[in-house]
Amino acid sequence: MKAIVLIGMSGVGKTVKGKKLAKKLNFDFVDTDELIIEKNKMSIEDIFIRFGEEYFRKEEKEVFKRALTKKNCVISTGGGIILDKDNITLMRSEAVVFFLYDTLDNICNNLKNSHIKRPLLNTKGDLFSQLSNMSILREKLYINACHFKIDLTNKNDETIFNEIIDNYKTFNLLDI
Ligand SMILES: Nc1ncnc2c1ncn2[C@@H]1O[C@H](COP(=O)(O)OP(=O)(O)O)[C@@H](O)[C@H]1O
Ligand SMILES: O=C(O)C1=C[C@@H](OP(=O)(O)O)[C@@H](O)[C@H](O)C1
Ligand SMILES: [Mg+2]
Repeated sequence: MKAIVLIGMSGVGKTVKGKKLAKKLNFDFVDTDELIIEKNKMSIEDIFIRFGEEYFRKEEKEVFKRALTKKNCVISTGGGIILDKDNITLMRSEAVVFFLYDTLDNICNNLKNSHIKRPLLNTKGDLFSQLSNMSILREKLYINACHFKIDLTNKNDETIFNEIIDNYKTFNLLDI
């Protein structure tokens, strides 16, 4: 079966939830950030500092393309995956794409509890306005790239996963 791709804002829960979803489906799990870290033997933060965002985006595009050749797999992406048009075309043709949506308040709380450093977000600054600016630029891209938007607000993981799996099954039956 086609891969499941999770997209959405940084901090919405793509990595954590993707891992759990893969386990539930008995699918493989990959995360584009983790693939980049493995390939470069360096943290995302260090890659941004040493080589810059442009290099990171090139690496992201390459590992994502490779990941999309896999079947029966959940692929969690970095929040900026949709900044590249080719990535969007490819995910839509090769996989079933789920946009994980949550309120900016909930995303802020997630990020405050996360120990992972995100170079494009300064958790010591006004996180809400940084996220708000980012989501203004990205929201339409997530909407256009996805096959299904999943609203995470006030739902537990079990409910969220069932919603994803139901839509995934329908997609595979109809191949829409
Ligand atoms: N299902 C979950 N269980 C526990 N914590 C979660 C869950 N989903 C999100 N979180 C919280 O949100 C933070 C960000 O999640 P993460 O998966 O890293 O987001 P993303 O990959 O979208 O940037 C995590 O560090 C964790 O604190
Ligand atoms: O939003 C972004 O542009 C980014 C999100 C990060 O991944 P998460 O979405 O997992 O935080 C990571 O890829 C990098 O820091 C850039
Ligand atoms: Mg992540």
